Amino acid sequence: MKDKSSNAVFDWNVTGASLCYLGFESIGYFLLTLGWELLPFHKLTPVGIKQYWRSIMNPQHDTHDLEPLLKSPSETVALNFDEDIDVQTERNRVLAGSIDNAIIYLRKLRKVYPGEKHRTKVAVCSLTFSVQAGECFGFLGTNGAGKTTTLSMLTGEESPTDGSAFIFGKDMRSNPKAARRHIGYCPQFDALLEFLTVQEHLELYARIKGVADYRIDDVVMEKLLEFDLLKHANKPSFTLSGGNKRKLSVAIAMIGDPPIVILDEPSTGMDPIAKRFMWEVISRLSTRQGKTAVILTTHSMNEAQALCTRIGIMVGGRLRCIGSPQHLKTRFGNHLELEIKPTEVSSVDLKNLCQTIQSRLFDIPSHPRSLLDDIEVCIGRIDSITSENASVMEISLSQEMIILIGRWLGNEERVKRLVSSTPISDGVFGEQLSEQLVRDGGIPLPIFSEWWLAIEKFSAIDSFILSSFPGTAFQGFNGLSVKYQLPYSENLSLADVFGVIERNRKQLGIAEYSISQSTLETIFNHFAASS
Ligand SMILES: Nc1ncnc2c1ncn2[C@@H]1O[C@H](COP(=O)(O)OP(=O)(O)OP(=O)(O)O)[C@@H](O)[C@H]1O
Repeated sequence: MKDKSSNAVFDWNVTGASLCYLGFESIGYFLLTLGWELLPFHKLTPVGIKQYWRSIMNPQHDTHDLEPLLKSPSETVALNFDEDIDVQTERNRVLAGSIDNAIIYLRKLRKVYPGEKHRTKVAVCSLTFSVQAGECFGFLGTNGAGKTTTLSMLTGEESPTDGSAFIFGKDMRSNPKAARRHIGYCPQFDALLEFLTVQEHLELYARIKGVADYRIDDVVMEKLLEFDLLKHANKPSFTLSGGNKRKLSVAIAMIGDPPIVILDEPSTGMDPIAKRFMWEVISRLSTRQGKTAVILTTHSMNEAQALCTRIGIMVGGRLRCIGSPQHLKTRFGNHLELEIKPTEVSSVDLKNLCQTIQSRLFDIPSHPRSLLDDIEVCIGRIDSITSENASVMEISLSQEMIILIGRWLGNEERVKRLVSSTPISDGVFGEQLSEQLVRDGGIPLPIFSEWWLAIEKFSAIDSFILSSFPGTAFQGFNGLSVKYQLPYSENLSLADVFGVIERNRKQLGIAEYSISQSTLETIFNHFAASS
């Protein structure tokens, strides 16, 4: 007979209660996840709540449908006060609706983040511009200028506090999904699934973007080849190097040939060859095919110069200038950049200087012992040392000898910097010599002589340039050449500079030189410094 006290498996007090609990819990968590995904929790910020409250109190003024207005009077004043004329023209053009070919346009786009201690952070301030088909728009700016925030609003990742972005005439705020369909986005940080291989990533995104089944293999292969990823096709993404992860992210953004490609610092971590590859792909997309609008943020001025047909520079959330690279250089470049590479130190000069120093070293009546002791230490086991048996290559100069030589050669100050405890950076190789002096206790005579002659050449060029072109600013050495900024004015044309340098080229020992307009980098630095 069955024992009445024994319970069946699904009885309430056996597993029934737990199963019911699990069932309710799974429904609860499912609804919570759904709510988290779909409800605008991101608007639960002080700014968002304030806006919502304002829209309830003043229903006529719904910022979603109406043209957003700047709320802060000080901001309006600031905008009108010093907004660049090109930025103003672009703003007026977009606001007036003269945006015939524009695929993307931003109208008074603004983003305010809640900051610490109830203060807010205006990340993007009333941004207005348009980007056309076939254009590669370079979005440059200092760190924290608001570039990524703007791109996030363009892709619908962030919602604007005010204003709106329009993609093919569709408002990102009211119809983000429809607008997003046209966009390929490569975010600043690779959003990859670590255990999917490169090929699987491309297949996954090809499916997500609606590439027809029969075309997926071709599209994946095309991207693998285009970005030189074929040899990594079967590697999981977490094993890829930073540069290859970046290539994959850019490849994903370009799958399905979207008419808008947004690339946030795409070349970060890529080697120069990979960069060239990617530049080729981007320029093919925008300028050559002429159908795609590319928005690109980068900190590389070379990249901006190579790819962008138009550039906007952002500082502190505001657009400070806009125009083609050439236009920006012409408008804001008030300098000429001069780069000079001196000829190498000649072997005859080197030999002569070594011999002069050597013969003087062995002809010092006042300090004979200590200096010769130094030479003995440096060249090893030679019983007695004379000027005949010490070869130039073997002589190593101690600190004391270097100071003495500097005095003989008429510039003690120069060598004092070499022997000082803080290594000098003189653009030649003084820093390495200082280190060698500390490490080995001496510097070989020929190396010292070469340094001396190289510095002599740089100094002669330096004093000539500074005296010939008043107002010139020294920009720095890069080891082989020296750079200057010459003031560009009506009194000093390119022809004048060429004339002066050509006439003195031989005498100064100039191997090569170049004179150019201000680079994008100088213009960028100018805006960055004024922030
Ligand atoms: N979620 C956030 N909450 C609060 N402040 C933020 C948030 N995201 C960005 N910011 C702030 O907004 C400003 C703009 O940031 P953004 O990331 O857009 O700059 P960026 O121009 O892309 O900089 P970078 O060149 O360094 O990538 C910064 O001051 C940043 O601190």
